Amino acid sequence: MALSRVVDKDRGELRIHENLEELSTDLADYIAEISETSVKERGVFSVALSGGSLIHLMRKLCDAPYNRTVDWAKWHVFWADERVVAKNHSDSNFKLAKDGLLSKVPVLPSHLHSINDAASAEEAANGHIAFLFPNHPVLDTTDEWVTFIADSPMPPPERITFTLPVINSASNVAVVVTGESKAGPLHSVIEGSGGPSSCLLTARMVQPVTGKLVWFLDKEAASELNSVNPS
Ligand SMILES: O=C(O)[C@H](O)[C@@H](O)[C@H](O)[C@H](O)COP(=O)(O)O
Repeated sequence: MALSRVVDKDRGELRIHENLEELSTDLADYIAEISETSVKERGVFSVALSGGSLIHLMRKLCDAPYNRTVDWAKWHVFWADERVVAKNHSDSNFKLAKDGLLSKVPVLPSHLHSINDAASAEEAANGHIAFLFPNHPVLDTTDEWVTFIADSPMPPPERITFTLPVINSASNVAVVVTGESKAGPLHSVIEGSGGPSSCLLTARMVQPVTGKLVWFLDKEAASELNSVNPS
């Protein structure tokens, strides 16, 4: 349960948590709930994961009650971003999710829509989403679901990513941001003026057309937000 909830008219719902433990519980509840709604409405739940700390923060889904209550056989898993490496490579976001979550719950192997690691980045992007780096031409891609880049500013250089229109077409977008080092950038993304330097903040471009945007924050990441820390 979040410490506080704020709804920002432009940026969606902000859920601020006392610590990572509480954030993980709220995140698991949220995912279980949207999974249930989606299965009821569409018969399937399609979810796109990123890498980084997200998978560890989703770990409670492997435990009771979610391991029994979530309809895992109806899940279809995609990657919003992936590094172009072998699926058993330590840099692979697929491996991260498989080891930390997907091997511990009964998701069907045929429902894991990972990249073809035998193909080039360009070929692999044709089958497969979010490495949206500032000022990169990939941000202008509007006619493809998935694209690739070969010049990531962070290693490894070759990555595959969902495009902005695909992300913004989702029914639900959850952004998970934790830790003090993210406080400044998060303040700019949520409360920045939208001036010339705002094009460096690609997270500001995540604006679901009709879907719901929820930010899962710990209090360290939220420490510079005026809306939740009034002076
Ligand atoms: O493959 C990657 O490089 C990751 O997917 C990356 O995009 C990650 O999601 C962010 O760097 C946030 O990572 P943290 O949650 O660890 O801050």
